[in-house]
Amino acid sequence: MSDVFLKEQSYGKDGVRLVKVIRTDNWHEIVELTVRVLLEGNFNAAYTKADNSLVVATDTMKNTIYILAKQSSNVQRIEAFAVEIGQHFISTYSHVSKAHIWISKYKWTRMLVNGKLHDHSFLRDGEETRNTKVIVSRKKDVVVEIESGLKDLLVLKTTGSAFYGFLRDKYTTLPETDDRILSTSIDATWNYYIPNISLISQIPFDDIFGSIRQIILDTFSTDNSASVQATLYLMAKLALEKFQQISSIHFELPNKHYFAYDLNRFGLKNTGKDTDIYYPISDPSGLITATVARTKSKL
Ligand SMILES: O=c1[nH]c(=O)c2[nH]c(=O)[nH]c2[nH]1
Repeated sequence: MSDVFLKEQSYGKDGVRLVKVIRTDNWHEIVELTVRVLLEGNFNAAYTKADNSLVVATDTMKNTIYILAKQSSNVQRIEAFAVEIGQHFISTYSHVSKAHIWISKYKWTRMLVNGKLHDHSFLRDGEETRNTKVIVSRKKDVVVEIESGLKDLLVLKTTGSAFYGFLRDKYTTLPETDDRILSTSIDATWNYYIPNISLISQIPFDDIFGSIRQIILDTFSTDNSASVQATLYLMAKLALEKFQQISSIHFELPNKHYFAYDLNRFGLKNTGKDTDIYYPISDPSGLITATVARTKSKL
């Protein structure tokens, strides 16, 4: 008797790239997304008995995403669009118990031409993406979990960052500094508190995204940073205090090092207040992470 069993499974389509152009006369909007869908449910037989009879082809899932994009007025609000996709799979196939939907949205910023916003031309100003991960589950009722965030928001400031007072031992060589370049590529995700699925249409996902992004930028630039850790916590605290709709926020912040180049060897001063020539180090970087939540979490 074999003691091997299928512990868990999910499958779906990854990397579904989709563009929607929304036209109001000559004024066009563009939305570019990448979507991933994974389904969980009664698919065990496909793995253990080579029985495909309940398998929804991943090609069908891909077609479904394009069809829903055509019909939906929510493609720009990626959280709402992901919920629509998840609900479709749950309601169409009774053997699907859970749909996981990830959506990334790319930056297409409207061009400014002759001082005016152009009606149909856009530019990619940065690799930052806006992302969501939605899980729609069939329980007693349908339950929706939503996590949203941003990724690869690259920022740098040339002062207003220190790092001193850290533990020193025989392995420590890093000098203390009261003024350094601080740079990081911001990766933030937050969880929405959704007591009832009917409330989803009332959550202002776009405004919350925009405001949290602005809190992150404001805090990064204005905080007199004692460390990446302290600045991270401040960003998270301000976001949670402003939006009761979110129950926790997670950050991953690489500390992208910029070291003063040693020009003393050439008789040039490049230390302390005279530092102006740096060399950026691509690897290794520090990596500072944290999840900040409420003590009275409703989740
Ligand atoms: O903000 C920082 N946090 C650290 O934990 C750390 N460690 C280090 O070498 N430099 C820094 N900077």
